[in-house]
Amino acid sequence: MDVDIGNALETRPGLTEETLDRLDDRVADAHDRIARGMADDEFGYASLNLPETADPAAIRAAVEPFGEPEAVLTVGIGGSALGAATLADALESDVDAHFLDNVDPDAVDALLADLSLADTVVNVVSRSGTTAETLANFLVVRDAMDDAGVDWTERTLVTTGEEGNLRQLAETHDLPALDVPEGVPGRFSALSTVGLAVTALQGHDVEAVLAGGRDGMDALSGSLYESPAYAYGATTYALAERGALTNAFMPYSESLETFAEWFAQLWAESLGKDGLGQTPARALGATDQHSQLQLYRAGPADKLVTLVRPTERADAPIPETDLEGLSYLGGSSLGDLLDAEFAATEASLAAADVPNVRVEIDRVDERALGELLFGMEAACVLYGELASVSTFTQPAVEWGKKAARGLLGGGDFPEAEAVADKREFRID
Ligand SMILES: O=P(O)(O)OC[C@H]1O[C@](O)(CO)[C@@H](O)[C@@H]1O
Repeated sequence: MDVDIGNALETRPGLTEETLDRLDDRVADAHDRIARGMADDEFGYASLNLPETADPAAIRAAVEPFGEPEAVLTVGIGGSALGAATLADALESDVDAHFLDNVDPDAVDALLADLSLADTVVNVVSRSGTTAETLANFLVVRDAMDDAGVDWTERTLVTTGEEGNLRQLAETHDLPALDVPEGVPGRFSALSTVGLAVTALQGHDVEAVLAGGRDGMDALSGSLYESPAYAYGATTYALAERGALTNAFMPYSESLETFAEWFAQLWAESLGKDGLGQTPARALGATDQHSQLQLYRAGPADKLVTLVRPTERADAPIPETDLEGLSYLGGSSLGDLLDAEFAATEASLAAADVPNVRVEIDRVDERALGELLFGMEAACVLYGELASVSTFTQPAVEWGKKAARGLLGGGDFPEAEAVADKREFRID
């Protein structure tokens, strides 16, 4: 993973090389703190040990009984789905990967109607084992398997913590079960059983993903000038300090679109604390040049744009044409056009003094994805150290969970009563 921060200097907001030099002293201290946390396997910091502590053999052994399914359906939400989805959507496989990470009845019905449940592995993932959306979806899927005459206990893999409903279910029905890694928040668990069971079921090289994560570990150092991940974390932090409160995260590769969704949870749930944080805005190049770029370039000077791309990819020729004014496209290729659009967007942002950072990987393969996932996790941990926030907790999400549970009669929660107090001001 390479990071180019040249277009974050002398922009609005922007940094100077002197700023980076001063910041590098703080990066050194932050790295020492991170290194101590990793060495002691401390809660949260243990996430950055996963490339070495994850056990690919255990993952392969857990999925081996399922053979080569037609499809794998993951029932999970947030970090319990997005890491696996990032890898599944970025890599080709003959095994279809589907994800139920919402409780939209239409979407659930449509997906179940499409699936041959007898040929599908249901991969239920929940660290707590109590997340309402995940458990509700699992009960619906299990019912659909019963209706299809499928023995759900033969087609279900569970990944969960030591306690909770899912663990009880696995023990009661003797289901194949993987443990979620100790001390690792869900959004940091892509390089573990949570993210890699689907990768293994799809026949991808789990070891290569972890090798990429180790490449990222090896690239960590006490200086942002020697570590792409820390360069990204320090630059985004310093830009936020200077007013860049939105980070438009814009991969120029359809295969990395879900990666942007994974990044959004990582960045928002880790750094959105104490009135601080940087809003991740998911975008896709070149598509969003025709929608959001107007705002990025000519809206408030309160954002940075992260441009992500693989430097090698498949290509597709553009046929010659005699269409008036379009001959320049003929004989070129879609890849050439995408590269030109990337360079043009980067330059157009620079010309408008909008800070932008380029993140590049060689190609979208297991090893590069492992390094990219690790790199953004390390960048996030560094940003959290510099911002002095509690990177690994997410207390703000609990209020809504209690309110929803109370509304459904799942307990007496004052949060549910507060829902009834909504101020009405309807315009019909
Ligand atoms: O894996 P679990 O416990 O089902 O949690 C799913 C997601 O919900 C959250 O806890 C937020 O509610 C995320 O941090 C987590 O990734």
